[in-house]
Amino acid sequence: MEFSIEQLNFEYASHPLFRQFDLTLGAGITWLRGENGAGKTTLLKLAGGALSPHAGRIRVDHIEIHAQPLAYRLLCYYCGGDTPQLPWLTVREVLDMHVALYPGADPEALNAELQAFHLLPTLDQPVTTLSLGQHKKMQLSLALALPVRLLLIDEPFNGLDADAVAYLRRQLAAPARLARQCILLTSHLDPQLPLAGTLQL
Ligand SMILES: Nc1ncnc2c1ncn2[C@@H]1O[C@H](COP(=O)(O)OP(=O)(O)OP(=O)(O)O)[C@@H](O)[C@H]1O
Repeated sequence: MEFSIEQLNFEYASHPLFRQFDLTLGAGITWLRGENGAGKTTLLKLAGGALSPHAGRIRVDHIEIHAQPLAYRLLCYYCGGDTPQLPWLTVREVLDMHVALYPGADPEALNAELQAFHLLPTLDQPVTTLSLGQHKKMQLSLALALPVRLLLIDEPFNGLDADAVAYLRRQLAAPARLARQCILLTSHLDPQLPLAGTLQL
């Protein structure tokens, strides 16, 4: 698989961040590095379709984000630390919605992640009642279970307990996953994962 960005321009109101920015990534994990404010989260949001570029092309294989926005979004999952977008739903309803949205999503695979992250007892809680770490684990369960080609993870280990960190490292480093997915993740500390490359902003 190939993820590519060509000639990306993006700026916030008074703050130019990307000018003619190019990037091509294949399968495996790329560690996105940079000081606070360098634009790492913004790049993940652009790659995940949560922000629109002012110019440029963003593609997963031959699906371009602007030309085929829905098809593109089904190829990727952005795992940020954001607060829930539909705060009136239960955890189960948020998860069911994602399984319904992503063709080929396997509820059993998701269930296995929820079990590993000890989230099964929380399924009927309002999603807003999850702790910070539990919310992160809910997003990571989806990240690990959904059949996407591009996985975008902002600070995967922030807020996780030690067992969850070890489990996540094992799952992300699984050779079958590394062969089929492009994983772009930010981390201020060395993620201690097998890396395909490092990208410094
Ligand atoms: N919604 C916004 N409106 C205006 N400026 C923003 C917005 N979001 C981010 N910025 C600015 O864009 C720059 C890049 O922010 P971004 O969150 O992408 O950085 P980052 O590299 O992820 O930082 P950190 O390591 O602190 O998480 C920062 O200067 C930030 O203040």
